[in-house]
Amino acid sequence: MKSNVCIALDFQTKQEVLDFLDQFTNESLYVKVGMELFYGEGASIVEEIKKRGHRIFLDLKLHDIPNTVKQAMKQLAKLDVDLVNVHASGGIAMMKAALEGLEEGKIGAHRPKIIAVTCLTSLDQDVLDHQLLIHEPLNDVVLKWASNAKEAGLDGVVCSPLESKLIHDHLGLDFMTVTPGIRLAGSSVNDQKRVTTPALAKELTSTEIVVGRSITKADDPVAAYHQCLKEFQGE
Ligand SMILES: O=c1ccn([C@@H]2O[C@H](COP(=O)(O)O)[C@@H](O)[C@H]2O)c(=O)[nH]1
Repeated sequence: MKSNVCIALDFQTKQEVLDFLDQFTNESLYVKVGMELFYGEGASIVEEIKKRGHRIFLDLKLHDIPNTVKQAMKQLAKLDVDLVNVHASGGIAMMKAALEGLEEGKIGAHRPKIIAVTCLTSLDQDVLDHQLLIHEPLNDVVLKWASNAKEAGLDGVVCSPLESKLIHDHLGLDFMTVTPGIRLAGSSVNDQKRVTTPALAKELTSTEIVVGRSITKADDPVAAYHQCLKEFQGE
């Protein structure tokens, strides 16, 4: 069965990534390459990871005017990853442009899936109210931005597992909810605000979970990964 537990490879260097991946013998993983690793190592890190047979979510969260995002997505499409993303707060025109760029730049018939980040899982209602001056309930903001992403033709969103059911109830189960903000019981919450365990994320209908430090900083990352799989996929 394909893994729906995506490991966030938030490392600085290729060597750290390879040392981490080497612990997983004969396992095909689903991993996330984010800004830290991509900016440090460049696009070659994507090829390196693909060569080892792992699926990739390229988490660069594009956010700019529509034309810039379209042209950037056209470039990213050439990397032929499984999943890419933008910020939903860029608006519907920007998200449509991202999708167009991806279609134009795709390799052969395979278009990477594309999702939009709604409210970062490090935010809460207090930040919305007092720093961003968004005076709507956080759930309503997430649902509205998810609806915009669907209207733009995107495949789903990034949200907290806490909003996943709401989104699926309104937008359908086929619309992906990719959910970071995952912590194994006993792990530190760190800078995250809206978190659940993998088991609760499953109950709340997350399509895929993204797990970073609960796995990468664990004493035994392989055991931590298998605990996530067991809770989320029953394996
Ligand atoms: O709303 C968001 C969007 C993206 N992320 C990313 O997920 C991982 C989470 O890492 P943890 O160590 O499990 O907290 C990280 O790469 C973020 O950039 C997110 O957390 N929230």
